[in-house]
Amino acid sequence: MGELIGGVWQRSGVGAVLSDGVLKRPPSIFRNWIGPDDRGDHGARAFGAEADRYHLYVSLACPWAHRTIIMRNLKGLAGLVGMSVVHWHMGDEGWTFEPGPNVIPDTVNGATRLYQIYQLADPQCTSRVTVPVLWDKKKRTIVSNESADIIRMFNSAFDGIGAKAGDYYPERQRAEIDEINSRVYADFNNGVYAAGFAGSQAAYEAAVDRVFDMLEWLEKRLLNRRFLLGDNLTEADIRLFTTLIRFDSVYFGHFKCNRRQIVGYPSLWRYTRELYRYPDIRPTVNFQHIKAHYYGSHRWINPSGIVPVGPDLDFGEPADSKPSYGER
Ligand SMILES: N[C@@H](CCC(=O)N[C@@H](CS)C(=O)NCC(=O)O)C(=O)O
Repeated sequence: MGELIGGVWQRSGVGAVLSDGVLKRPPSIFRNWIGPDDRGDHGARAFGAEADRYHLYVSLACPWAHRTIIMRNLKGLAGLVGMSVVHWHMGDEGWTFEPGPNVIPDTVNGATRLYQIYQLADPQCTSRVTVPVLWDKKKRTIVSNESADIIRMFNSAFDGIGAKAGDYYPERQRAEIDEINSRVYADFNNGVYAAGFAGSQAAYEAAVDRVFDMLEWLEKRLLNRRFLLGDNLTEADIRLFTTLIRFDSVYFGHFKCNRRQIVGYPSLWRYTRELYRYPDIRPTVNFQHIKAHYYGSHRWINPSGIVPVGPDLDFGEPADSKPSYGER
């Protein structure tokens, strides 16, 4: 791991994101917004929606970046917004473009390390170097390194220039989506990291309690709803899915969230498989990058770097069938 301090890359350990043993995520520092044009109401944050102007840097391992890849597919933006994929291993140099299966090199800026993109945007940058990053080829800067914002932009900013129809943040459901997002973020998306990165037994146990309370709540909610908000897929589902799909393979073992597996919750398991089977979602899930990243990069948690073989899960089976194992 490492970070940029005053534009210079420095190696740092997990202690850099812990305070009294509790995970503290620094806020994302690039928070601009893409609107219909470079002028108008958008003021200083003005970035116009144009084909082939923006480029997305992602990791296939990362649940936050995964949201943006899914939204890019759902909105049919592959022809409008380019994409590079980092190597799964995040070591002393942070994310890199070392060659490997399903790595897509940076043909826009020719970077070999992701921190170089942050340096291009701000030579004095002080920040963690995280994925996803949305880059503007015209202004040669970072529009945003916050996945929650990037999926909102993808949802509507390109609608006038050829994006696929579909609104995953409908006006009438915004308050409910926002409320679910903030609960799911605190106790689940970030909750599994709070458990896995915890620097004390107490911080770990508190995080695990919250994770499983949240899973109980979600299980009940999905008992009589197809999606979190009812019949329509929204960004709340996409944000939940990217943590659910990693849970049994990584968070259960590596992050020690091991009370139960998702496969043991009938509604959550049905729901996870239903989302997985979307033609726009399934190709975005890469278990090789996911497992190799977590087990290989977090050596303070898994010193040998050995990547477990299992679990054998079949996400492709029809969503209405019974769990294949582990039902309690
Ligand atoms: N708030 C950010 C968080 C992104 C994030 O933490 N990404 C992780 C990968 S899963 C990362 O790149 N971490 C590198 C680091 O912290 O050094 C977002 O949602 O976009």
